[in-house]
Amino acid sequence: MATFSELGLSKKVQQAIDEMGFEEPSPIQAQCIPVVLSGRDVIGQAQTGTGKTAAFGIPLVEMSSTTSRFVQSLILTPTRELAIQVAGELRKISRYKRVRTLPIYGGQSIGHQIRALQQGVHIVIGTPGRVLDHIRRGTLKLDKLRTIVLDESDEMLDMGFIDDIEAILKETPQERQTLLFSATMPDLVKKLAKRYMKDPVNVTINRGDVSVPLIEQVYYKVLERNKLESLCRIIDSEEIQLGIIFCRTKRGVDELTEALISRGYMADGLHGDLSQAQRDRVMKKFRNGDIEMLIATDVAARGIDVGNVSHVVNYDIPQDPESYVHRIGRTGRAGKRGLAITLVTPREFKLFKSIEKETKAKMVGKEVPSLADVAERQAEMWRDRLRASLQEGGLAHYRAILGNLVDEFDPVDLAAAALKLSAGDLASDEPQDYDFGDTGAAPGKVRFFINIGRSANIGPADLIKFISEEAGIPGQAIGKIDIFDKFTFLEVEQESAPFVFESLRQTRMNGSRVNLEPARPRERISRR
Ligand SMILES: Nc1ncnc2c1ncn2[C@@H]1O[C@H](COP(=O)(O)OP(=O)(O)OP(=O)(O)O)[C@@H](O)[C@H]1O
Ligand SMILES: [Mg+2]
Repeated sequence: MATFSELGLSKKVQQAIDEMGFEEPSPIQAQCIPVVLSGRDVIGQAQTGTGKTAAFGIPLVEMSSTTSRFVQSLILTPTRELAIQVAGELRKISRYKRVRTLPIYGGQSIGHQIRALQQGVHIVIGTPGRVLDHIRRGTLKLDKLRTIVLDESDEMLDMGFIDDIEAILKETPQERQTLLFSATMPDLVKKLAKRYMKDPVNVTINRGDVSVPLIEQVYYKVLERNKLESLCRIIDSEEIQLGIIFCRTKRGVDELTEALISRGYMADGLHGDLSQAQRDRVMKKFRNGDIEMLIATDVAARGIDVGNVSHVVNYDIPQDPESYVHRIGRTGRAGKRGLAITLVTPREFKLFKSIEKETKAKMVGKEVPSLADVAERQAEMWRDRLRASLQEGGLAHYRAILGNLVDEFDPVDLAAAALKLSAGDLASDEPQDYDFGDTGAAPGKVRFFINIGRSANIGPADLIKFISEEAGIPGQAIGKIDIFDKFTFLEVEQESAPFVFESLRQTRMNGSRVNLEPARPRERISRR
C-alpha cells in the first residue's frame, strides 16, 4: 500500500492531511491522486465512504496556484448539504496552503456569496442552479478554469441536472481537466460522459478489493398498515448510535418524523421543502448527535458523511439500485461497520428482488420482532451496558452514595432499583401476557370497550368493515359488536383477542385514534 509521502505532495498539503488523521491513502486516492496531478481527465469509481472527496480534493488543492486569485477549480454536487460538506473537507486540506474555497448554493443569501466571490476564490464548490445563477450575473467567471469536478457524476448527468451541467460546461475553457466521481457509474453515463472528456483514465476500485463487506444488509417483510409499528420494534431492538431513515416523499418524511417524535424518539426530518436555515439546523443537530434519527428523502442519499451512522433504514424502498447503494452507503464509512435495513411491503417485493439482484447484495430476510423479542433485546442491551459500566470502573463515588442502604436492602434489589431509575419504566414496554382479566364476556371470549375519539355516528356495520379492511383482521376473528348508548363493545374469541388488540390500538378511523380497552364486567358498566 502506497503512503501519502510517496505521492510527492507539498509539505503544506501533507501536513494538513496528517492533521486530518489520514494515515495512508485509500485505494481510490492512491490511484487517482497521481493521475489527476498529471492533468489527465479521470472517471473515478469506488464504493461509498472510501474517500473519493479527498481523491480529487487533495490534487486540486495541490495544483492550485495561490499567487493570483481567480477561480481555478469548480466542484459541482447535487445537493446543498453535500456542497457544504465537500467545501469543509477542501478547507481542511487547504489549511496550510491557504487556498481559498467557497461553497455556493441555493437558499443562502446571494449577496453574501457575491461579496465572497469578489474577494477572490480559488476553488468553488456549488450546486448547479446557483452556480449558473452566478455565471449569468457575471459574478462567477470560469474563463480561466483549469479543472471541473462532477461529484456524484451519474446523478449530475441524469435528467434533472444535465441541462444545467451542459450550460456550465459551455462557460469553461475547452482545454479544461474534467473529473467524474461516483460510487455508481452506469455504462450509459460513462458513454455520455466521454462527450465532455478528453481520453479519460478510468480508475475503478472494485468491491472485491475490500475483503469484508462493511455494511450488513437485512430486510423485513412488512404490511403497509403495520409499517410504523414494525419500524419501531426493529429500531427498539437495535443498538443505534445514529440512524438515517429514508422515505420516498417529503410528506412521508414529515409524517414519519412526527410519528417518531410523538413516540419519544429523538428525530428530525430533512427534505427539499424546508428552508435552508432549517436544513442547516437539522444537519447540525444530527452531526452533533443531538438527534438520534434523521428522517430524510433521497436528498441525504448521496455523499453525506456523518461519522457514527450505525444504521440506515429504507422505510420506503428506494426507486432504483443506484439509490439503494447510495442510501445504505451513509453507514459503513471509512472502515467502520454498519447495518442497512430495508422494509419491504408485498407490493414492493418485485422491485426489491430486482434491486437485490442488480446490486448483487447478500440480503438476509428477518422477522419483525415480537414485543417479547423487543423486550428481551432491550434487557440484553441493558445487561451489556451494565457489564461495560462495571468493566469501566470508576464506581467509588456511586458506592459511597449507596451508604448504609446496603445494610437495609438486598443488593440485587438495590441494583434493580438503580436500573429502574436509569432505564425508566421498562416494565410498561414489556409484552402483555394478554390476560385481559374478567371482561364480562362469555367463556372463551374477550370483550373490548372501543373508544373512537370524537367521530360519532359510526355504526356496527362501519366498524366491522373498518376492522376487517383497515386493521386487517380477518372477518372470522371479529365477533359480536354491541353498541349501547355511547359505548361500543367488541367481543372476540380469546385466541384472536391479542391480535385484535394489537392491531386496533395502532389504527385510526376517520382520522381519530381507535382506543381499545378490555371491557369491565357488565354489572360495573351498567352502574355508570
Ligand atoms: N485516507 C484516509 N484515511 C482515513 N480516513 C479517510 C481517508 N480518506 C477519507 N477519509 C474519511 O472517510 C470518510 C468518507 O470519505 P468520503 O466522504 O470522501 O467518501 P466517498 O467515497 O466520497 O463516499 P460517497 O460515495 O458516499 O460520497 C470521510 O469522513 C473522510 O474524512
Ligand atoms: Mg463522496
